[in-house]
Amino acid sequence: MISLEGISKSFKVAKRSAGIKQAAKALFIREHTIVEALQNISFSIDEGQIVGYIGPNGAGKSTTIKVMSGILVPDCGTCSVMGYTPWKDRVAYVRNIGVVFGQRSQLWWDVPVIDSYELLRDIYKIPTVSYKANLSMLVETLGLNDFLHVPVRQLSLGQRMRCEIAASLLHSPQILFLDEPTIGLDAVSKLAVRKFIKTINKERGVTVILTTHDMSDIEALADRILMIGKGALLYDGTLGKLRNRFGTQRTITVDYREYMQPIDISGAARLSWTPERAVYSFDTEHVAIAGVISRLSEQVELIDVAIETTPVDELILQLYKEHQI
Ligand SMILES: Nc1ncnc2c1ncn2[C@@H]1O[C@H](COP(=O)(O)OP(=O)(O)OP(=O)(O)O)[C@@H](O)[C@H]1O
Repeated sequence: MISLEGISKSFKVAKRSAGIKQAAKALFIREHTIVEALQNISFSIDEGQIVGYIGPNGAGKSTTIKVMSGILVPDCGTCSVMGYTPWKDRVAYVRNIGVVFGQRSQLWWDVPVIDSYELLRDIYKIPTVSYKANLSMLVETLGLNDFLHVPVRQLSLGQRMRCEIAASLLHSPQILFLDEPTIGLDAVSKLAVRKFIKTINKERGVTVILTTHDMSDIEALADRILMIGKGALLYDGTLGKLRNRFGTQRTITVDYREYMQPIDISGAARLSWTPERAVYSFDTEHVAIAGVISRLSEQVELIDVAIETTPVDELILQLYKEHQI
């Protein structure tokens, strides 16, 4: 359904030096640097998948979404989405996709939400029957009833985000690109948005590509993870595969009677420390759990011990470290 082959995209950025003298010089001589936002990115995505597209800040996630949604033209490579080249057949193409940029609004700021929806209905030429059916489903499942008649600028972030997601789906797209859809949302709104994404994927077969820094989004939603770093694709697989790869990793949290010195345990990394609690991570292939506990109990009076498999955030961090990004 989606296929990218050798996509690269660079940006020419004007160099700006500090100081008035340098600013004056820059009026006459422009110096530039080239930012390689994407380098030779290739992947394909099947219909009906939910793919988590992750990577640290500046990795190239939004740039990829912009290429796939036809907003940006890459320097080289091919991209085919449902048989379209996104930046070439834009008008026909956008009828098939929905896009939400968490940091930017696609709704008209000063008018009530419902007026924006009516405008989108005209822009996409959505037939009345399907517009009405979609609107009532979206209002119901995203709980929009109370703010349909409120201007967008008066909505909270969570309310606006739900309205944005509804706006992106009014024309029944088969693919949904979500760029940080849960950014800044409280726990309740996050859960509502996640549940909704899952529902439209299961019930309508919508293919979802989701960028996020929230690993619990990934854990809750993604069938597959694509990880990008410094513009290059570094990991493609399931969360399960990632867990297996770091399957022998454990995190141990210990509570003890006040002890003023951090304790070092050979082979274990201390993740945090206070006089009453410390957290370590270690690999059971190299350090036995019993050894860690006995080393700690030699030094402190233990009150509680919790051992967990490594959380997703930590797994992802390990991948980032492995690739030095
Ligand atoms: N319009 C632009 N002009 C110049 N540089 C850009 C532009 N858009 C993106 N970049 C650069 O390209 C790189 C990738 O940016 P991109 O926004 O794709 O990253 P990202 O992975 O989405 O990051 P984040 O998680 O911070 O949103 C960055 O170095 C960024 O500064």
